Amino acid sequence: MAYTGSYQAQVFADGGSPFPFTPKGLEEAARRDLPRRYFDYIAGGAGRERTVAANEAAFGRWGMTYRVLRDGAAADASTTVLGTPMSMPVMLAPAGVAELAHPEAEVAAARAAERAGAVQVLSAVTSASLEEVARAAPQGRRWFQFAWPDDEKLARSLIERAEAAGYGALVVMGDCHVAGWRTRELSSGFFPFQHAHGLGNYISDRRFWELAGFGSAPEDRDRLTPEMIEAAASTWNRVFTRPALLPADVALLRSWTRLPIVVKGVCRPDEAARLCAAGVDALIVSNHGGRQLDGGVAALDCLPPVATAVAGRVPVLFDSGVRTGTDVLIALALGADAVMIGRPWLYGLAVGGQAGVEHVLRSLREEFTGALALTGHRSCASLSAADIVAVAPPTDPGTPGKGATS
Ligand SMILES: Cc1cc2nc3c(=O)[nH]c(=O)nc-3n(C[C@H](O)[C@H](O)[C@H](O)COP(=O)(O)O)c2cc1C
Ligand SMILES: O=C(O)C(=O)c1ccccc1
Repeated sequence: MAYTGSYQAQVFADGGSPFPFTPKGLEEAARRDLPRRYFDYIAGGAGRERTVAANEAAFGRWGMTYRVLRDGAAADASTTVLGTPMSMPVMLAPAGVAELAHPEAEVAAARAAERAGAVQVLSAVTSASLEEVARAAPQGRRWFQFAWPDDEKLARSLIERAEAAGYGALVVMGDCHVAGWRTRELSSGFFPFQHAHGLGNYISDRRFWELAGFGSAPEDRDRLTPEMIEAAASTWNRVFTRPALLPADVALLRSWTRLPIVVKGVCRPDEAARLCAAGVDALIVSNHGGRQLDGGVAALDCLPPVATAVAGRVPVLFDSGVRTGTDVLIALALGADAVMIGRPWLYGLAVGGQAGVEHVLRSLREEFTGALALTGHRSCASLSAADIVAVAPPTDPGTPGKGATS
């Protein structure tokens, strides 16, 4: 058994860890450490949060069998997606306003990801600008979330900045054409953007300041007056996203950038096929962690039909409900090339800043690598549906009928 150099070995040598090892323990520690309204913003979902619960429960309907008499030292979790190498098929999902979890927010997450060899997908709505994040972890690999602004010059400015700062792909936010019905936010009355949280990429943008009526972007963010902050928040509210984003826009985006285009939020096989035909470079099966549509099908149950429709034409990524290394293995066996985690890294950030996110990533890598070895694999590539067994029937996401496709 290979303990040397492992995270387990380090924890035992240290006589324990300040951070919890179970998903529930991590969530509870974050709940304890954060102001209630901040925790609720992060943990919450839409409506009665049935989809949030379904996302996690769906993994429990799959089991693995292990293979015996194998070389445990041979398992290697590393992989490459869209030309981006990663130490494991687990990425940090874009999550806005991480500053609610910890003041170092996405900068701490960038450093943790850099050290763990994981890819960070940076949200559009961060406290640090995309350039500051890139400078903070220069060896790290990251993609940029593209929340398509309702202003073409701002859209192109954000893309040019992401390209210049070395981001490796654009992840189009495809599932936020309306705000979700977030019951916890409504109950607490706390909406972070009203308090100018998460505007780092905007207040550093020349075009954004033109739109806000202030000429050019300020050199020094600390010198923003309260009036400027108010103007920024209301301008952001107006231009953050285009209400309509259509499949035909993929071609327009393609004409603006050389970066791979990834669409996040795909749940239906018919849409996946259409997006492949429209020329996207990868898809992310996701229901936004249950934050948008309550009662939506568990994201994991959408994965096999989407993977079948894509038929290997482009990589398929997955998020919503991934909590453990064995969850990662199940998602890969069901057709994902890699997964992303949302709340787990925010909880890690809440309880320990950079060290907390590192703990989450190292734990996932080690548990996943172990699961890879125990199921008899040396690498992610050989995982398939043959590695898992349905121990209860998945809910059926349905086969889309004629006329139900747009
Ligand atoms: C606090 C929070 C903020 C988020 N912000 C964004 C965002 O800015 N853009 C986006 O595409 N998804 C956002 N998401 C969704 C995540 O990218 C991801 O789809 C989701 O968290 C995955 O589910 P999980 O939390 O169960 O891992 C956010 C999620 C959370 C919890
Ligand atoms: O909180 C979210 O899930 C999210 O994606 C978001 C992003 C920007 C504005 C509002 C919500």
